Amino acid sequence: MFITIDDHTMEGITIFYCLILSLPLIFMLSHHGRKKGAMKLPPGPPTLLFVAKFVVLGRSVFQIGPILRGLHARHGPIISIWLVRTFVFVADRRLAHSILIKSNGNFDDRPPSTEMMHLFFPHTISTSPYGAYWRLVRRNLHAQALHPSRLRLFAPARQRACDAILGSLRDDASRVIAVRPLLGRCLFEVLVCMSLGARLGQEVLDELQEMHQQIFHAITSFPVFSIFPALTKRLLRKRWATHVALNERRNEVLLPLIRAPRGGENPSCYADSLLELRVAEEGSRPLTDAEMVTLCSEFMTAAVDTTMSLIEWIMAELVNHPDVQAKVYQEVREKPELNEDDLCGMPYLKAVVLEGTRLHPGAHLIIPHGVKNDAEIGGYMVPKGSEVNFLVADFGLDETVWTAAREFRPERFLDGDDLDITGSREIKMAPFGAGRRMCPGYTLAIMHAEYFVGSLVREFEWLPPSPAEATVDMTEDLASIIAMKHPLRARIIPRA
Ligand code: HEM
Repeated sequence: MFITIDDHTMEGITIFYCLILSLPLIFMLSHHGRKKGAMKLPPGPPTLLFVAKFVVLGRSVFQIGPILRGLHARHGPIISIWLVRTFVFVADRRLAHSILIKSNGNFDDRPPSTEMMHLFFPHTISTSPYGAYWRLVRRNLHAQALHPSRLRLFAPARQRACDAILGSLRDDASRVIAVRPLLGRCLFEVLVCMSLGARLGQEVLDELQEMHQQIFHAITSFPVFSIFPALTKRLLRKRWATHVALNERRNEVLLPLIRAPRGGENPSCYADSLLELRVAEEGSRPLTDAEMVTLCSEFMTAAVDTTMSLIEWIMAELVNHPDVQAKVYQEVREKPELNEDDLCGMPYLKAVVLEGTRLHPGAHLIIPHGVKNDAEIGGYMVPKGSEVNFLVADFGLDETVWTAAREFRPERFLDGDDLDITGSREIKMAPFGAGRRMCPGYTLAIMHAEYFVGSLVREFEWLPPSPAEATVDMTEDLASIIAMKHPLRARIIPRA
């Protein structure tokens, strides 16, 4: 008789045995690591206790947020855990400001990538170490694809996508709808167009979207292949082979699209800028195929789910706060047709979007930062090579800065001083990070959120799904980015 073990169970067994096998090693190394305690590392729990808690309580790296909150409550705003290297966690916005803004680049590196990131995103902006290549590709994204003049050229693509959503919703008007799949598809189409220039056929778009969803899932699930990679890749060889095949297929599909002749009516796109880029420090070489594929892929992966989730949260808040929704409608109805130039004259809509980013940042932690040289943070020593993480989700909930911090009150962004979202003066919230590594796409994300939220409210009134479900369930799903656990369902009524 054969017993078949599914892949999920096999993963569980593999993690369990890898941890059992590594216990003596963790104990030995953590003991060695804590010896650096003479240098006064930030306080923290014993490594074994932390590992056990992490494995018992959650298997997604994103579920670490609640575990960390408990540890900060016990040990203070800066803690460290030793797991082969020192992991530092910062929960205080002032400390974060001194690290991210005032430390002159010492914390702007990235720690080594997980196996999965190394497979799918080896040459991207987000994974590159602080240095010449990172500067080059980041500056290119900023000055080319995300330059306001370039963004404007893609207004027709945005309008097409928006018309498509509104059209589908009109067909379903007065029924209960789920907006997430429509939003995901329309943002994906816009980002593909900005990235690759041309309008692609539905079949190619379907395949690209499916692949990007699978990649997103792979990089945000438990990093099992980072535990003894040589062993786990053998034990879970079918799973690893699936990832390798997915990566190869992505390269096969994307590369010809990047290299395809464009021109004519199509505005110059991100791929065009990558084809023209030269790495001066390496004899002015052009980018390799692998670099171009992963950079284009990063553009789509970084922008779609994060922005979609933000818009969905904001729409959910508007269903729960009809008074706020009415004020947004008041503002957007003034215009015969909403376009991007109108957005700068809509302070209330902007306030709604900012309040959405404050209450619903994409993740508990931003991407980890690496430390180039030994440094002191908050009176503790943080050794070179450590990984520093910031609990940004809590910065926007600090009651010393935000009155009734857990309530959705967009007015707070109308009354006070202008918020400096880059955090260069002071970090009050940091949904996009801060400093040199801050999200380069934040203006695009905010513009998309304003444009789509404004358009959705202009066309429809958004109501709870039924009298029995009078408010939307705002529970967070911690499986990857902080998305709504139960995707928004709402009843929509066309505006007269
Ligand atoms: C609501 C939407 C978004 C959120 C919440 C978000 C959030 C973030 C955060 C927290 C970081 C890490 C910052 C750090 O390490 O200090 C980041 C990095 C990054 N984001 Fe975004 N992002 C969003 C949209 C976008 C968009 C639209 C793009 C591009 C089109 C983008 C591209 C990137 C890139 C390339 C990085 C890496 C930056 C670096 O390492 O230098 N993001 N994002």
